[in-house]
Amino acid sequence: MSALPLQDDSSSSHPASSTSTSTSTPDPTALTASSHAAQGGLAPAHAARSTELARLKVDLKNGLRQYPDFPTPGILFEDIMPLFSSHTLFTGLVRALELQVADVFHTQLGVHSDVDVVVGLESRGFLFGPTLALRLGAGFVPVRKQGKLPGNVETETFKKEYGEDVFQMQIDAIKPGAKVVIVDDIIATGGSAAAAGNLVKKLGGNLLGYIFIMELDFLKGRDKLDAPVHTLLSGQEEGLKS
Ligand SMILES: O=P(O)(O)OC[C@H]1O[C@H](OP(=O)(O)OP(=O)(O)O)[C@H](O)[C@@H]1O
Ligand SMILES: Nc1ncnc2[nH]cnc12
Repeated sequence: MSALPLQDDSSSSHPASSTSTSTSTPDPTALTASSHAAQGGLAPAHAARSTELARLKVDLKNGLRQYPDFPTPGILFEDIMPLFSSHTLFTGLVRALELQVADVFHTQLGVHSDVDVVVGLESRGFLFGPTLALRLGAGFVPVRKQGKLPGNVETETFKKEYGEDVFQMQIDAIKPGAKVVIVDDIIATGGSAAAAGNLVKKLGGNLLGYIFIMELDFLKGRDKLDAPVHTLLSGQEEGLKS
């Protein structure tokens, strides 16, 4: 990412020019739209949803803030908290995720989605995972950091963009064969997400795929994951330059 105009508080917003992109791979919404168009036009409901999702993505991207050298030097930190402090943005985020899930997993929109469980990663996956689960008619199951969950647990140790960590899930949290979507705010190195995916599989879940708000493209975290990966917003194409 090119040098960012920094504000006094050392945070900055994403440049407006980068608000309309979504993933490092082609936007599945756009692909679906163009293939329908090739067949003579979009179904009206589908076209309306594509337009709604595209508008929401712009608003959400504009709502993010960036902090250089946080939490350690060399990291450009993507702050998602403004998406929650604004009722409009929070509503838009949940709607965008709901639209994205229906589009990429070819499920019905809303509570008839057929998704059984949304798995959210501690901590930031807890901010929107339960709300999304309610919208999808699914349950919510947390992946927690070590030592927080009682009873029998499965454990995975992993490396992430700034350090090492340990995740756990309760072994009876997911019924074998349950359709699972893993959600988190950001995929950076992919270490956290890969560990969560391994836990879901150890529990016998049917992992449909991952949904992230943002991807730090340059870290190629999605290469570590062996289930479909979808992100609402594109993120950093390169790391912070000193
Ligand atoms: O792709 P990775 O390199 O694994 O990094 C991504 C993870 O890092 C952040 O969580 P963090 O562990 O900082 O904890 P938090 O959610 O509690 O702030 C973020 O919320 C992701 O879970
Ligand atoms: N650059 C980053 N910004 C915000 N959260 C992160 N988690 C891992 N890397 C991150």
